[in-house]
Amino acid sequence: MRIEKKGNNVESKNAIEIRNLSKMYKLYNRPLDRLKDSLGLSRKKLYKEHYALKDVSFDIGEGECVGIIGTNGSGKSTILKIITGVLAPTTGTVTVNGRISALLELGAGFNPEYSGMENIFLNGTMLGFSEEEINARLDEILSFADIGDFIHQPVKTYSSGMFVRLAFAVAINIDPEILVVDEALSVGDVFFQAKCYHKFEEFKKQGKTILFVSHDLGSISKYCDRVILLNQGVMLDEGTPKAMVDMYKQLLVHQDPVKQAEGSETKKEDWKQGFLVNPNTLEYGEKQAEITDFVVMDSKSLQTNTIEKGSKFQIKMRIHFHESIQQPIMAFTFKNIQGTEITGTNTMYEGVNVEHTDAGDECVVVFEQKMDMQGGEYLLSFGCTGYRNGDFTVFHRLYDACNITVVSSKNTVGFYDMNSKVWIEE
Ligand SMILES: Nc1ncnc2c1ncn2[C@@H]1O[C@H](COP(=O)(O)OP(=O)(O)OP(=O)(O)O)[C@@H](O)[C@H]1O
Repeated sequence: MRIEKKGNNVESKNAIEIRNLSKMYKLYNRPLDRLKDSLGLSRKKLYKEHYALKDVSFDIGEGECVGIIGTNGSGKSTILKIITGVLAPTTGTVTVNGRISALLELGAGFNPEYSGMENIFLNGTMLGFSEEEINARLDEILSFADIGDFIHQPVKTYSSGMFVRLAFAVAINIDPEILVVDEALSVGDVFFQAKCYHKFEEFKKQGKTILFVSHDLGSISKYCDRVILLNQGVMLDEGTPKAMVDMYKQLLVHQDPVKQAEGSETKKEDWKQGFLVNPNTLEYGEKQAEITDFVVMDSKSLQTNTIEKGSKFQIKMRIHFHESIQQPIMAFTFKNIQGTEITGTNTMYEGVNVEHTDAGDECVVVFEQKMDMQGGEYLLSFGCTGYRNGDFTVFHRLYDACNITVVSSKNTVGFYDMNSKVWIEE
């Protein structure tokens, strides 16, 4: 994406200047209201104003690498889209000094019917390069994409990985002065990611300006000179990566709807109210034993949907037995958002046996463990099963009952962290 260079501003040391930027969306209750409003048929205000960004101002100096972090929906992508000209602001101004390359919607300008090679030229021309200029960069693009003879096939035949590699190779090799990246480095396989980060470091060394949005706090801490923290469209603060990442973690932990006193004892019936529960939980079972409540608590015994990697936390479930049951088994599992079961356990595996319950009994099962899953989003499910007249029976299962965000400043490869201790021996 090429943005108009604003004069040859030799004195300015800012690559990007953002002043009082706001983006407001009109939210209508009914499509008809939108139509009425656009035709000016109503004197009443038919919409609710929703600010994706509210009066945000900051500068990005030439050669700086700046990160933007914030909770989901805090306005990070909106800012990048306005800077790159994809979206118009409601009020405020953006000044960009330099050729910008945006790794936002990778491959958005690709024509699926054209071959990879034709798309390189199409894209390069759209970015304002002559055929000679594209030719001069061709080797670099082809070797970065590394998709072999597929380069001559129509891109509609590419796997999503190949598509992203080519799009990334084009975007990163057009010699941008300012690079705007939105999570794009988390695509592709791990070797390709490593190559992208290497390129990223090269850019930094060459003194190019980088604006970088990521949920990966490890990369933010590693690469950024400065970090901007957004929350619900408002710029909360800016500062060193460490200070901002710490503030962000606090923000995540305290975003729960109910304020709780530290160490306060959770009362019966209180749990689910202070905790974000999936309204579309899939439930089944014969309910001779029923999971009546559940909660996750962090290391300070506060109810939360956010756990810091490496910290201790508890999962609690309350079971009401409507019948006399022999040796019920209580369980939990974590799935990632692609639906793969990552881990889980139950009272039987852990050697905690409830021998016998009578109708009307109630118990609370507490699972305490350390969070070793990678930073990201997960879904937590609960179950109570056992044997009834000799048959295995599902008494009650709650699938995807709540989401858990794991916040991490360091991720390793794959699903979990082996907590390696690493040293170098001479
Ligand atoms: N077209 C739209 N209409 C209405 N609201 C929108 C639209 N696009 C974005 N929003 C809202 O604007 C806010 C900011 O969205 P944005 O995508 O910039 O957040 P984000 O910080 O990038 O989130 P994430 O981390 O989940 O990608 C959100 O509340 C979102 O719901």
